[in-house]
Amino acid sequence: MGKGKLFVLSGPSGVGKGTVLDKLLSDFKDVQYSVSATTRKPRPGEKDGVDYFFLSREKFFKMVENNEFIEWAEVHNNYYGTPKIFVDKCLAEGKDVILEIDIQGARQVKKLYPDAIFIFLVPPSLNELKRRLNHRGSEDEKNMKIRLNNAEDELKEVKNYDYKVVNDRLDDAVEKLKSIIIAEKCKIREEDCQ
Ligand SMILES: Nc1nc2c(ncn2[C@@H]2O[C@H](COP(=O)(O)OP(=O)(O)O)[C@@H](O)[C@H]2O)c(=O)[nH]1
Ligand SMILES: Nc1ncnc2c1ncn2[C@@H]1O[C@H](COP(=O)(O)OP(=O)(O)O)[C@@H](O)[C@H]1O
Repeated sequence: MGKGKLFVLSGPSGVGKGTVLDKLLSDFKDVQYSVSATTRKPRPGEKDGVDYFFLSREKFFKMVENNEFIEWAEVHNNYYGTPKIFVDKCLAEGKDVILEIDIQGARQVKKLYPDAIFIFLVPPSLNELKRRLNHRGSEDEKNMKIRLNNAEDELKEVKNYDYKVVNDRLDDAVEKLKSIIIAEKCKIREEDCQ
């Protein structure tokens, strides 16, 4: 049994990462989604252990101290981290894993897992990004500003990723993401060459 593949999805707030991933994961039951820990408060409808592990700052930093994260970062004034145990167990069992993390986290993952595949989701335009964030209605004015201000810098990071997917029509974006995963899984591995 080979090792599983690690996929990393990033993109600015409101681009549709969660929406695209929901669709992808309902079709690709074999890809495991890594639930992150965060100090952000849950939005209406978000469930602890499903969308995130919602932690106090104290608990979050206890995990940091105990070296329980693959990576962690401060994003939009909250802390987020990827628990190590789930990812490493899945990969060792030959299962593929997808992380939805920010650009700082992706940089850390690249150092630890150089074979990971990095995918960046971009909006068709900044105006459309603004419209989607507004439409989601999850953020107050202050948090909207923080997210939109960060978006321009985040978009510059696309150069450090392997793939760029424009989330214009949702179904197209999901198809592209699926195609990337399928193609990556068909790549010749070292073990095929013996
Ligand atoms: N570094 C890091 N970033 C994360 C993690 N989980 C989520 N994020 C990122 O944190 C940012 C904010 O996520 P969230 O609060 O759900 O807001 P949204 O992007 O507006 O839906 C996004 O860029 C996520 O990709 C994690 O475990 N590590
Ligand atoms: N391709 C798309 N076309 C139009 N609206 C979209 C598309 N993808 C996502 N959305 C909407 O944009 C908003 C933000 O999507 P979300 O998945 O929460 O983004 P993110 O996880 O990147 O912050 C949601 O209201 C979602 O329904």
